[in-house]
Amino acid sequence: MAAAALGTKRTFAAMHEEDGRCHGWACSTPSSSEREQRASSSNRTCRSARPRIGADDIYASHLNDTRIPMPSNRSTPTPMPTEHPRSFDASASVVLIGIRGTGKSTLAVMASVGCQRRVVDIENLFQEATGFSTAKYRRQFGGPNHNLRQEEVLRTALHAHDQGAIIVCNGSSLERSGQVLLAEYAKTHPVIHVVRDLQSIHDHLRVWDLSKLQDLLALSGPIFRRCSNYEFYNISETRAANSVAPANQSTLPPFLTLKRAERTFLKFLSLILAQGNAKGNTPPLEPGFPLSDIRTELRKYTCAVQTPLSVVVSEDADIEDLEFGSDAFEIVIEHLDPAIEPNPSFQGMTTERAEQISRSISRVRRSTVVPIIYHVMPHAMASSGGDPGRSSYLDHVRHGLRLAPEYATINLALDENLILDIIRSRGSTKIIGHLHAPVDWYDSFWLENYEKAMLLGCNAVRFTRPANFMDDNAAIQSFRNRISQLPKTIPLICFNTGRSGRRSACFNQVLTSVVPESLRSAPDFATRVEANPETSWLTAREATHALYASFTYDPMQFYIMGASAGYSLSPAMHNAAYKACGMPHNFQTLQTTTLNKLQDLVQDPHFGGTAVSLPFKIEVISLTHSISRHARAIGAVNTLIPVRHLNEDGSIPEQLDLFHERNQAGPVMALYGENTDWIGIRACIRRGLSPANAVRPSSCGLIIGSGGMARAAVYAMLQLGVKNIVIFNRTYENAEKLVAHFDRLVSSPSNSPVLPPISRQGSQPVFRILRSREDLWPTDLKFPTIILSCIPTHPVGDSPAPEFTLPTQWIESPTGGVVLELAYRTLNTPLMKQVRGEAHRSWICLDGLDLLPEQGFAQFELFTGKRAPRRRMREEVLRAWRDDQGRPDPGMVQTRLEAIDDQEP
Ligand SMILES: O=C1C[C@@](O)(C(=O)O)C[C@@H](O)[C@@H]1O
Repeated sequence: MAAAALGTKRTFAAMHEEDGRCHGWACSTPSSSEREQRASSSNRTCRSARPRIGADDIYASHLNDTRIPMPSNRSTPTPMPTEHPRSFDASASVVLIGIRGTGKSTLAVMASVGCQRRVVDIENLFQEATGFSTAKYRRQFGGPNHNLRQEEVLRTALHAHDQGAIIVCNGSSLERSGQVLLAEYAKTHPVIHVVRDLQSIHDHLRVWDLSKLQDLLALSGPIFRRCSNYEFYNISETRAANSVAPANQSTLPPFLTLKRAERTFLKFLSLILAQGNAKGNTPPLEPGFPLSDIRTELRKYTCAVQTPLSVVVSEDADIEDLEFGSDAFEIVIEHLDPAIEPNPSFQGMTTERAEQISRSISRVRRSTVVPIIYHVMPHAMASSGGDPGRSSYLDHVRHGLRLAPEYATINLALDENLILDIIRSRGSTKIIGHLHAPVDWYDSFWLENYEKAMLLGCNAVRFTRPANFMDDNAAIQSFRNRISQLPKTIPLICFNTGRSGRRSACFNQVLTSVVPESLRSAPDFATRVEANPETSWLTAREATHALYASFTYDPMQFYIMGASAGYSLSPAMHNAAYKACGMPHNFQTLQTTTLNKLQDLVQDPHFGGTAVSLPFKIEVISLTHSISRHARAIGAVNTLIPVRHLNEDGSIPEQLDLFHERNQAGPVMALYGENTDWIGIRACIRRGLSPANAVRPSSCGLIIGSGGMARAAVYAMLQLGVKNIVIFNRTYENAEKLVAHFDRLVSSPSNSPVLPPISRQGSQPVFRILRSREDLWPTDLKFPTIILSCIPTHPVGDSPAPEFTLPTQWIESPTGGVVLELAYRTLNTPLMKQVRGEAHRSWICLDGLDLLPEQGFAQFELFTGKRAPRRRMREEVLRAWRDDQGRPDPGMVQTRLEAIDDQEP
């Protein structure tokens, strides 16, 4: 289904104007009576697409009437979980509600493109149905009539657009009857309350002063929360991700500013729409593939960095730095933390606290690819009946579930019914039953609680106890053994806390709690531990290091093999990553003209794997025992990993088992091949593609070249749903071979599982070949918006550098597009210069220095089974780059290093 927009108020082109602009009608701060006058005047002097007055003003007038002071620690009601089971049909329509200026319409357009859904704007439907804006209608016909009409429009729209839509509902649609309608709708549909920081809303609306707007938010927030089941904090993006912006270009394409917001929102949607195995029209996001394919709690020796809310909430918190080396990011809501609790005697869930939590989760989601664990510290009295601490605890947990974290903890000491209520309303969040108690590991208490957690439906348990002596570490092992002998188990996180508990924490296999390095070395660490004895003493790097120091893991040897591997930046990139993570591995270059050397490499028990470079990517397949479905579909391999344990029937184990045997030396029994080039290419295309060029059935892609990289490029396009792919190659016959390969792939039903639903729906992808640069662009195809140059940029053997540029008649796309030059040896190529010259027509260029880390992240994950330290790898690639004469380019490095902070994770 093509994405269509019903009553959308802005176009893509206007999306960027959301922020920071005076919209013309109310640039000053009028008094309430001035506002009324202005609204009732039929001759408004300032123009706007729609009047910016509505029920936000209804709330505001309420504020004016009653002058209710809105203290920021006012308790905010959280809906009872039984009202919101958060279980929906995969194509159930999604409603966005919130006051004006929170960015709902922009998010709706992003979601409509990402999920192939239509946008329905209630305000516009009202206008279509009545001929009046809501505000005008209210003035003309009075409040009661307006409310009746409003309810009617909302009711009809919710019913008519029950499936496949993104419904935008402004504050003005939310009179009491509208609230009831939405609360009812939320039982079967995601209803998302969109929130945003005060200043940005103020900048957008340009009405009232800040304190009045704050009061409005405090008043309207609880109302929106009551009739919604999810909440999305829309972080205002102020800077464009200029890493993909053409260098030396002063005006950046505005869409780049919204790239991160887009990714964060689509990730949020994919979480709330991912119910069971349903994969309806949810956004296709696979952050950090291939590891993201495997549930974190099933992987071995993973760690979760515990970061207090007070740290995450701080504006200058560097989330990527805090996350470093971890497999999950845990946000810890500490009770009565003076740094974030303005009134320590107040224990309820305040509006301010709710906002801090929502914003923190959005910030972490925006800057990392790892899952989020939401942990509310059980209050000392939280488990005892009737205690205000308990209701505050539950309010905090319920609020967390509204934000769709991947995991949330629940205090197993609570009453079973309360735990069950939380589990029933968890949506796609996995619940970790949590207990911290000073009870001996031999005590039946732990086993009983483990069984209780399992019976109640927890997805994992986390047991910790304060360790006083090293001996406690032996006791914990005996407990783990008892659990592993149970007929049915769920993942167990189990370790001793405190300084003496560190050893047991190192050998806990699932999501060991670690502390960010910056917190461990901070002067207040001791105070932190005193306030919260569950605070980990271990950093991710120490936990990793301990695994090698104890011979649980071994140092491994990695390579890059290729005819020109000598210039490769992969060794620098991977070695920097190992070092940063505390891994004793080594990555070295093997420049060779034959693949024979591979036989020697695999004799080494410490052989960890090899990157495969040109010209071996196709030939190497014959030396593998098994290759992934992606590598098979592409017909090329760029990553080999050793297999040390075969299944009983001699076959290669599943991916989870392959990951389990990483970092362990021993005889190599087989070789497994994967292709990570397509993952990197896909990531780069996504990064540079504007919403206006979002892939549609008519979108067209152009590929220059027909070697191994071109194959990966075609596959990346197919994965993104591109249905028209044109090849241009100097040697026509090679282009024909490439097309024959992919024609076979897309027409064979047995191959369909490798293609995503988006590629399988509708017509089959078609391939064309252009014979020469003089060829006109085929008239029945749109101009290409994705162009991938897969040819070398430097001289090869006797052939000079191709110095390729695009014929101007091929780059006529009215919305521009993205050009990716895959090679990185020569950077300022004629093609890159040409694309930069077209920047004013919205063309964006990326090069091999953008691509190398993207494919390298996946390679690092395959080699080590751990998440790649993305920023570190990106930085190292830039630092290590040299031109053909061995000269660095400090200017280029500096510009691009600065841009890394803005880059999507
Ligand atoms: O093509 C490339 C580039 C590369 O060969 C390099 O380091 O240059 C590394 C390979 O993994 C990748 O497939």
